[in-house]
Amino acid sequence: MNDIFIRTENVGKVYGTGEAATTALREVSLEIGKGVFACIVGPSGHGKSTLMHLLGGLDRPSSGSVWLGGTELSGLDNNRLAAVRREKIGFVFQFFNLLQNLTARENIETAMMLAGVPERRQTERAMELLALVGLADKANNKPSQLSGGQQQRVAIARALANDPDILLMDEPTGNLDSAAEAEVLAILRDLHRRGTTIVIVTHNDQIARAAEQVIQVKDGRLVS
Ligand SMILES: Nc1ncnc2c1ncn2[C@@H]1O[C@H](COP(=O)(O)OP(=O)(O)OP(=O)(O)O)[C@@H](O)[C@H]1O
Repeated sequence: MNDIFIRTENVGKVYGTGEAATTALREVSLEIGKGVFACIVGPSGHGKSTLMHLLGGLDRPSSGSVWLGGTELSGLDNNRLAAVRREKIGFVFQFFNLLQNLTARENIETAMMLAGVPERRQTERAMELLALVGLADKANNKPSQLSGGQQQRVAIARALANDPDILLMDEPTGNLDSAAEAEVLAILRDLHRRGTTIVIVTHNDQIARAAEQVIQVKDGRLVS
């Protein structure tokens, strides 16, 4: 058994109050080991993204606790929570969210600047990350000069800019065709081999089959 890296205990999330309240998660307790490739699956609207947001400290639970590498996130104020996100977590979303006026390399360097990577290291490290996702030759292309799959690979390289302990992804192939999906899956397998902890929300069967741990969410609860 791997060391536990992520742990939730009886996590619940309610959005809104009174008649408008929506319960998105109920009593979710789970553990994800260090270096594990895990995926979160389940029907649309049943709480997958909510769970990912709580694991990554993008939002706070209404009840229960989330631990990341021994730190209980709910015990942190907003500044410290932001520091955990900046230093320990890489995020990838469905719609890439690259800065359109910057090149692939500059997008990654910008993330490094925010993460406090020394300026003299940024370009070299950005090029290493672009090489890791197979795009060293596209470093000077802007997002509009890249395919969807290539843009998502840049987004993955950017998510690695802070050398994160964990990579959290929400439907990273949701906007890609099957060839681009395969490119992204190949990179995930490679990152997993290198020991990165990966948690990915996906509707994609191929990715779910590649994962070691499948977390199934239905009606806001874990299905065992
Ligand atoms: N910010 C919010 N405010 C109010 N309700 C929300 C908010 N975010 C999510 N919800 C509700 O919480 C429930 C779970 O949503 P969530 O996005 O976690 O589902 P999901 O399983 O990721 O869905 P999908 O597969 O469609 O992305 C849904 O009923 C949704 O409408």
